[in-house]
Amino acid sequence: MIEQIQIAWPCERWLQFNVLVAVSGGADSVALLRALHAIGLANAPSPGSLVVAHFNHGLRGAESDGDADFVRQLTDQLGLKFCCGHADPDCGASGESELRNQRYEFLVRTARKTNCRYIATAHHRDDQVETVLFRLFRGTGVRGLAGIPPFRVVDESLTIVRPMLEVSRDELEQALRSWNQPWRTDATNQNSEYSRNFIRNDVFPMLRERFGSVDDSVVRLANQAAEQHAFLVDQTLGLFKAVTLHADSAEIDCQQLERCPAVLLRELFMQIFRHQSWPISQLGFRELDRLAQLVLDQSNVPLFQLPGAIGCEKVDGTIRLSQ
Ligand SMILES: Nc1ncnc2c1ncn2[C@@H]1O[C@H](COP(=O)(O)OP(=O)(O)OP(=O)(O)O)[C@@H](O)[C@H]1O
Repeated sequence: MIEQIQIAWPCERWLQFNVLVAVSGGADSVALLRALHAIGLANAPSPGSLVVAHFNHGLRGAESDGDADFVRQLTDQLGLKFCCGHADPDCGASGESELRNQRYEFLVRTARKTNCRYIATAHHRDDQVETVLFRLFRGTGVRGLAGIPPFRVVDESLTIVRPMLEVSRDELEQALRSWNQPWRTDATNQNSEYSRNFIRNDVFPMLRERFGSVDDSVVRLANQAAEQHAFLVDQTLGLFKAVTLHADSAEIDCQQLERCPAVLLRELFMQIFRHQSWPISQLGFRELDRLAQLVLDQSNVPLFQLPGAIGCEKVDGTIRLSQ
């Protein structure tokens, strides 16, 4: 049964722990749940168990409740524990990203409550390709081109894993059909007003028709970008000797960095912002390059504001960033 889905995560590792499976009721997450459940059974007895988590966004009225019921029933059928969360109704209007934050907060909270060491989500190969293209069109750098990482460490006791990143949507749906396993369809996925749907429904079919396996090329690009970005991050570690970090400010001694290429300096500033938990959503190439040029430029620069209300000035060869 499971041979049809290549789960790219060493099961010996996660089967020792409880895993929270994030299930929306759509084809991708139902396939993930069925595949993980089958692997669990095949490897029984195993000390870890699966817990199913569903977050009811409440955006589509009875349809949303139908999704929750569907996931609950499937979970019962598999004999697993079910946890359901609900979006804060006051936040419905604040948009997709707020709801996504609420969903991730619910997943993390539930994982801790149920002693899960991993949260598994059903991001797959088509999500990866769509994400990379979406970022490309919107504007991105090497880090963004790397797409969805196979795992994200939340802290030492919790990691989010995406074991199906190499599996295509077609393969998932084929597997579900061969198991006679139904899934829920979200009618809003057909609405190309949303940029992600536009890429999926309108752009992709055209690209595939014209260029054939664009998916392979995009995935290869994403993998290379991930590798190169990891290398860049690694290279910046040594540059932190020129940086003094305080609670809400950072000082950068430019003399120690004057031979650094701009590509490393931009990454260094990005790392400083991340380390300080300063806002990075509007910190684009232009701002990072401006900072890199400040290092290379000899003159003093009076105080100016960066996005996220971070002040920046350069005095006597030292750049000072402060919140
Ligand atoms: N309502 C939900 N309840 C539980 N898990 C969900 C829900 N919606 C999505 N997920 C999980 O999150 C994964 C990604 O879903 P989706 O692609 O819709 O996310 P997104 O909103 O684009 O955000 P992101 O990709 O950043 O997680 C799904 O494969 C599934 O595992």
